[in-house]
Amino acid sequence: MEEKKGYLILSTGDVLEGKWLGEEGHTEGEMVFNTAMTGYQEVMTDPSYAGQIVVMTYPLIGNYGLNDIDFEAIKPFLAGFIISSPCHTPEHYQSSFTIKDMITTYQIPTLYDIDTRALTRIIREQGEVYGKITSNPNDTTVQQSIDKEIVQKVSVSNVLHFYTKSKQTAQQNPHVVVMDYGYKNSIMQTLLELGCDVSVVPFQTTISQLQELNPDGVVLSNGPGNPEHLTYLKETIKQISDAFPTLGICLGHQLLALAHGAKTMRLPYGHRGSNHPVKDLITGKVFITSQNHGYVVDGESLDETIWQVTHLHVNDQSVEGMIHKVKPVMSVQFHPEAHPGPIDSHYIFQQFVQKLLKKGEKQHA
Ligand SMILES: NC(=O)CC[C@H](N)C(=O)O
Repeated sequence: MEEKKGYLILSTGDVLEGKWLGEEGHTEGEMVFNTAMTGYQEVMTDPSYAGQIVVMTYPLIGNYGLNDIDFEAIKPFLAGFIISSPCHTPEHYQSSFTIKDMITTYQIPTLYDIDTRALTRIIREQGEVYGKITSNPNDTTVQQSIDKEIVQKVSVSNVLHFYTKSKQTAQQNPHVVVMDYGYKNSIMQTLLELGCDVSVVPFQTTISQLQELNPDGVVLSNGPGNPEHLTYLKETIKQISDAFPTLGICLGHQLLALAHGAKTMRLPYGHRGSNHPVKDLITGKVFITSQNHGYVVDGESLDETIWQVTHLHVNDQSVEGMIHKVKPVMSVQFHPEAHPGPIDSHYIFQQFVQKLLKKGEKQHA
């Protein structure tokens, strides 16, 4: 058992003592908490957590192990990890390594033996909290800012191509380009399963470079940071959504709104977990969704003549989805690809792929 003491220093002035899981380290970042009871591997490898210290409210972490298949990115990008009780003896037929192996391999500064529920109350009450993980309890200055260039650090630098194994009948497989602001692997996998070929492109890909790839549709991916730090991408995103069927997911949804003149704002303490209820205003149904976001689109700022709000969060009525009234363009704040979390909102991908197939029929008619 590790016994070395480590400290979480918060911008609120609180200092929490824990123990190092794996090597001692040093890191700083925005404090966020995730309430999912399972899915720690997907959370740790979701690039949207880049630059953040993630607190898992659920106390037992690692009890069904980790494996090579549940990575959402090639490596974890989160700045640090705070848990209560790590499990060193996982049991699951697919488990191939432990939480401590993961932390050691990728050198993620991690403290355990922290009361993550008490810590979550601090974050909830204070809203915007920054933290530092260190071995020195007197090292109390905490940097209170978000990296404005975080997307550069997670986006691919070259175009990647993936080909579906489930062929569409009657017509060619739609080709979807994913604009990579920090995409989760399961977004790409879901598109492949629905019979799409997928290309993943760097986040600064221009409209003319995109046109060379001749996509049938474009996905604006999830990703880390404050969407307002990416306003220099607005013009390209506007051009993309004017030219192609488009689906925005999480950061992609926020960027789509910004590109069309709307505003985003910070939530008091974010939505991060696997049980967020969302109402589809078109069908009246409520879905349980997977979420990971700290910002939202300001519904009041959306141009009602062009956009229809399609989804609302049941708990705080924040905007969770929107659709263009004329063009085949839609976006959601939650994660229809799940991972972790329920797949209730998988239909969002189906609706998007239907739009691509319809476009194909028109072209071939
Ligand atoms: N998962 C995401 O795409 C997150 C979007 C954005 N970084 C936010 O926190 O709101």
